Amino acid sequence: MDQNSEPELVLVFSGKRKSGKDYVTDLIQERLGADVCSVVRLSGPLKHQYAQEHGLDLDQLLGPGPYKERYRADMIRWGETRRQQDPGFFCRLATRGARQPVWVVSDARRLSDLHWFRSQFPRQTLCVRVQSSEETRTQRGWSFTAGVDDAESECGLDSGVKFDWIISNEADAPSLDKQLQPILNLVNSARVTSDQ
Ligand SMILES: Nc1ncnc2c1ncn2[C@@H]1O[C@H](COP(=O)(O)OP(=O)(O)O)[C@@H](O)[C@H]1O
Ligand SMILES: C[C@@](O)(CCOP(=O)(O)OP(=O)(O)O)CC(=O)O
Repeated sequence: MDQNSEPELVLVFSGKRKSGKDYVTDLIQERLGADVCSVVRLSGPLKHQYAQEHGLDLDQLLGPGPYKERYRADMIRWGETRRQQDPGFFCRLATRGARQPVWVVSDARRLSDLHWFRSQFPRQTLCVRVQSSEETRTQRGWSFTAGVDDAESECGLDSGVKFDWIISNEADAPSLDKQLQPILNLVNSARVTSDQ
């Protein structure tokens, strides 16, 4: 993709925290290769700016550990004020450097996130939900936090969205490779078609 062209495919992922959005989207990138697939994290520019303003450790905020949980509620509030002025603010910043033909957006949370991608890339955008039970998420370190798990950041896409695929990220579900096969097949066939 050159600087002025659009992505061939935009896969927009959502799911509750600890459902495995990062894990699944990293796996897709591994399967497709980093030259073909860019993982776009909407929370990336948010955490970057927030860490700078608050003197925090950006690497830890970006990682899966408990550090980011200490700041999550405040980061949500901080991000909301930006989004109120401009709902596409973080979507635009997060996609700015993406040059690969396939974008995998790892963390859509709000209808405004989906609207932004669908309005910018109506032909290319598909939506994927990652699902895990509360029991599994608890094993991964989740516990219910009021003001976070009952807020738009976690619940904004619970209803009103028709997902193109739903991935069950559970130990007793079919393997992720098997569940991701239709998505990887679609990427590969879309890429072959666009080459012709
Ligand atoms: N299928 C899986 N197998 C092994 N570990 C997983 C799997 N899915 C998620 N995890 C682990 O669970 C934790 C939470 O996953 P993560 O992708 O960070 O979730 P989310 O981005 O949705 O909050 C991480 O430590 C991750 O490595
Ligand atoms: C302030 C946030 O952007 C923090 C998001 O952090 P992560 O995307 O790392 O969260 P999970 O992967 O679901 O655990 C949430 C928001 O409402 O924008």
